[in-house]
Amino acid sequence: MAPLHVAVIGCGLIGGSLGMALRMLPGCGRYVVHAFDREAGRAGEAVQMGAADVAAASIREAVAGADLVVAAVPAEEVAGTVREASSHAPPSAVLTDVASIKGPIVEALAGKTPGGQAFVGGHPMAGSERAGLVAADPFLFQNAVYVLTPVASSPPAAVQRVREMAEAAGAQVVTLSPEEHDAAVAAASHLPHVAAVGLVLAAEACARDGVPVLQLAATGFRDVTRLAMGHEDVWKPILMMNRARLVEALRAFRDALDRIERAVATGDGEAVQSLLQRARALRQAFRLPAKGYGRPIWDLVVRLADRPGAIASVAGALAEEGLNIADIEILRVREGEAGTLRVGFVSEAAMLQAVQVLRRRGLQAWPR
Ligand SMILES: NC(=O)c1ccc[n+]([C@@H]2O[C@H](COP(=O)([O-])OP(=O)(O)OC[C@H]3O[C@@H](n4cnc5c(N)ncnc54)[C@H](O)[C@@H]3O)[C@@H](O)[C@H]2O)c1
Ligand SMILES: O=C(O)C(=O)C[C@]1(C(=O)O)C=C[C@@H](O)C=C1
Repeated sequence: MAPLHVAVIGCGLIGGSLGMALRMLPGCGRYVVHAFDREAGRAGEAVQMGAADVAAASIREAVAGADLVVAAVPAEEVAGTVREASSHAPPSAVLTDVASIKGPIVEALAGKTPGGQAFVGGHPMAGSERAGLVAADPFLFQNAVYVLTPVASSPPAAVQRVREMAEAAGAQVVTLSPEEHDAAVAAASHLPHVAAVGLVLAAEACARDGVPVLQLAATGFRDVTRLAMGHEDVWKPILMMNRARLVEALRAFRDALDRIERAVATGDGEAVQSLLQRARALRQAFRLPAKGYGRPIWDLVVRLADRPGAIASVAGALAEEGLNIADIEILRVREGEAGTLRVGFVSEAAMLQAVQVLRRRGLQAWPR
């Protein structure tokens, strides 16, 4: 099969991860990645780190022979970057992006590129609070949902070319209209980001009043505020470009907080209980994918001795039974004594079988 030339503009977390995936994952030998970044030397670093085959000195150079152009730049830079790429790319190229907001970008570009090429909006639902090439990971998109937002005028062959790239990177493609996408990410991604920022600012205000917040901030605070470490250069344009939808989502959040506040302030224990119960049941019913997974994962936990080879013995026992580990995490370690490992499987049956396998080996294991 003839190689496909992909120009990745913007060699940060997402552009770098995509370049690595297309070059490194099995079955991806088809893609030749040409990289450009506006920071001098960054495209060269991308080549050194395995995220690109060729470093280009300009957008013009990067897209000269491109079959596919991916704008992996902050959302407010996408339209300008795509227009510049379009005016230098071959007429047969397909242009796409990875930005976290779609409506304004698709409206500006679909059917309106200067070179007449198709633009198909894209957004991988995978990322990190870390920015830059240093945080890039070839497995970032593995099993992640990758939204494409074609419009009526999008040629099916162009959509297919972007779909194949996303699937080659390991993702599962979901097609939505730009409006559906923006409404969904307002609640599922942009609001959680803003909520994390709000929690950190609230903790700072309490700390200023003399409350020893950070001394007691443990895994709970860490887990719900991780997103607040995301970079403002990436997040400011996302929030600004999805303003109306975000304001709606914030209103719903504020209503929920008001209900909780009223119940707490009036000492209405029954109302507090019912709100907590409802949220717990809803959250459990969501069965969200584990980080990096587009589908739910069934977890077990296993207690381990803190000694060399302890994890290998769990992995080995599972491998002998043909049980594939989909996700793994060390939850806690008491140095020199013991630790707890979380192991994820793609089906409940595999997880339950794994519990039995580990118990037969004398290990303490149970479904999580
Ligand atoms: N961070 C996430 O979790 C995440 C997840 C999915 C999608 N996205 C989207 O991916 C895009 C990139 O985000 P990121 O997290 O990779 O950011 P990043 O800061 O890690 O990387 C952005 C890169 O683009 C370069 N750049 C900026 N403007 C440029 C321009 N005009 N021309 C060429 N290069 C330029 C920067 O130098 C940087 O190397 C954004 O649109 C974002 O909304 C981010
Ligand atoms: O896991 C994270 O750190 C992310 O921020 C990833 C996340 C999200 O899940 O909301 C954030 C923004 C992107 O546009 C896509 C994915």
